[in-house]
Amino acid sequence: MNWSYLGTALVIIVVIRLVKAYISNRWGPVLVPMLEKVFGTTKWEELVLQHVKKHAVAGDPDSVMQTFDNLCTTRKWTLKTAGKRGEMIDSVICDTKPHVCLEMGTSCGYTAVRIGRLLAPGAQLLTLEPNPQLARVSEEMLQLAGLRDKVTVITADADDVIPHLTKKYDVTNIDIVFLDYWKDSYIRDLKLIEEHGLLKNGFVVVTEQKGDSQDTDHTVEYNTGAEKFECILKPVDGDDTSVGRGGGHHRSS
Ligand SMILES: C[S@@+](CC[C@H](N)C(=O)[O-])C[C@H]1O[C@@H](n2cnc3c(N)ncnc32)[C@H](O)[C@@H]1O
Repeated sequence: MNWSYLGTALVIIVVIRLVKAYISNRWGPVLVPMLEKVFGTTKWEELVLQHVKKHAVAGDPDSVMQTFDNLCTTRKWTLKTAGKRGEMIDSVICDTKPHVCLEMGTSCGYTAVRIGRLLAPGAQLLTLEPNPQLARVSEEMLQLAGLRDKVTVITADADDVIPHLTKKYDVTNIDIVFLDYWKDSYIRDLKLIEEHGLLKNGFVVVTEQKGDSQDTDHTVEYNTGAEKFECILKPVDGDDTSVGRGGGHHRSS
């Protein structure tokens, strides 16, 4: 056997692999969408999932979150629940030590992983997502993060599910409601939660997107519309995120 040929072949294989890994990590996020435009699309949620599956450490929620966040940063996709707002959500979960959380708006499951990783044994998060493709992706994301036993993805609109939370999901008291979907529905769905007696002494967390043109006065509407919630506004990145307590008196700071 000619050892110099074998050595050269091995070096070539290693170099090809390194170049491929470099291109896929460095340029993949830029090239893939361009190729999609030309040859047809892979949905963005599928890209996120495949990227996270490939690069995150299975069973490690922080690695899943970090990989997700890194991809969004590279692609310049907005992930409003990462960064300082994400830390604020973490602090609400850690301070409240919830037994039951309800998230409205799962998307690919970033916040579901974020909240799920902080839940104590026996605590649970129910997260609602009407888009079946996103719901499936978020389930896989949670599976990868090792959180399927703590987080249940429900494929439905919030207003369809809320009336059935007690009968179908055995929920009688929610400790934290996290609102991150279409703001026009917040007051309606919060009232529905109230009507069904599901938030006796719980917190409401709202991601504010005051930068969005039509939402400038949303916080005011939220405060006055749901008077029974104590509401504390926390400025995050020049935007406001609200944390409110059900059953208390309305307050703003
Ligand atoms: C801003 S994204 C959620 C992002 C997610 N919380 C995160 O940070 O990882 C909003 C999601 O709300 C979902 N949505 C829309 N209408 C809804 C409804 N009526 N009930 C629950 N979710 C809804 C959308 O399909 C979308 O995926």
